[in-house]
Amino acid sequence: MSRESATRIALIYPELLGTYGDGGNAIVLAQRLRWRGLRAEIVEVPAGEVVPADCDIYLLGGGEDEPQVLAADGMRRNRSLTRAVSGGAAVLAVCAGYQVIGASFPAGNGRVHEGVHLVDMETRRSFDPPDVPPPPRAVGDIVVEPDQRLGLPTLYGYENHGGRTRPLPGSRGIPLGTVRLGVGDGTPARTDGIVDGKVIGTYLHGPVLAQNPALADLLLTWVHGRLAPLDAPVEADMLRRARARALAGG
Ligand SMILES: NC(=O)CC[C@H](N)C(=O)O
Repeated sequence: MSRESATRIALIYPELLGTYGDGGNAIVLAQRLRWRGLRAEIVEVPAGEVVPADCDIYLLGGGEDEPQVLAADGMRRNRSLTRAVSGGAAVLAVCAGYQVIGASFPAGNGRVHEGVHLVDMETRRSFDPPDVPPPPRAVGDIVVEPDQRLGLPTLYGYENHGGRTRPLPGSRGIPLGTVRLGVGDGTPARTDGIVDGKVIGTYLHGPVLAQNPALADLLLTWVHGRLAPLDAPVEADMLRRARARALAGG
């Protein structure tokens, strides 16, 4: 990407994948570039339109079971997201978006629906035997300790999902982190999310990039190379500390 051209941030199908406010992730990425004197453009991709293949970062948010089926079908119809990722674009997919970029996920009618196959993950209501009652919906605060290789501080957010997500055998990528509070993927490994190349999937709403600016900067460096550090407003630091204390019960 040339330094002069604007970084293009695609917000995919906000009508279908916009229930939980994750569209804010686009605003955070754009603003963190602009604060550094760099140009950014948010490209909203309405449902039913072809996903452009020439964006730098693609964002998918949370949504309800039926809309996420439509979103998966739309993205599978034209393979531009897959092509963009092969060409070096980054992806942040949250909750329904995380489920959709995997191999398969539960549709609203109890059936299993095919995903976009960007990451080797599968989602079900439960991975327990059929005679075990399905687990309750995961709703509430979530705290994740990121994999050390990512060099990120503790991640904060909230979750609201019925799906449980696990890697396929022999899958690529690493978990985004280990769940300290909340459910995340909801598997015995107590992980949340996936990082595979420049693709991140996670159950964290927030918007996650507003609550965790270091994660925003990780995505931006993937497409931009080194970036000048930004001084966070003091209020942002104070809020993060207050949140950490509250969630630690202290
Ligand atoms: N918050 C969400 O995106 C929900 C995802 C999905 N519909 C579920 O309930 O598991």
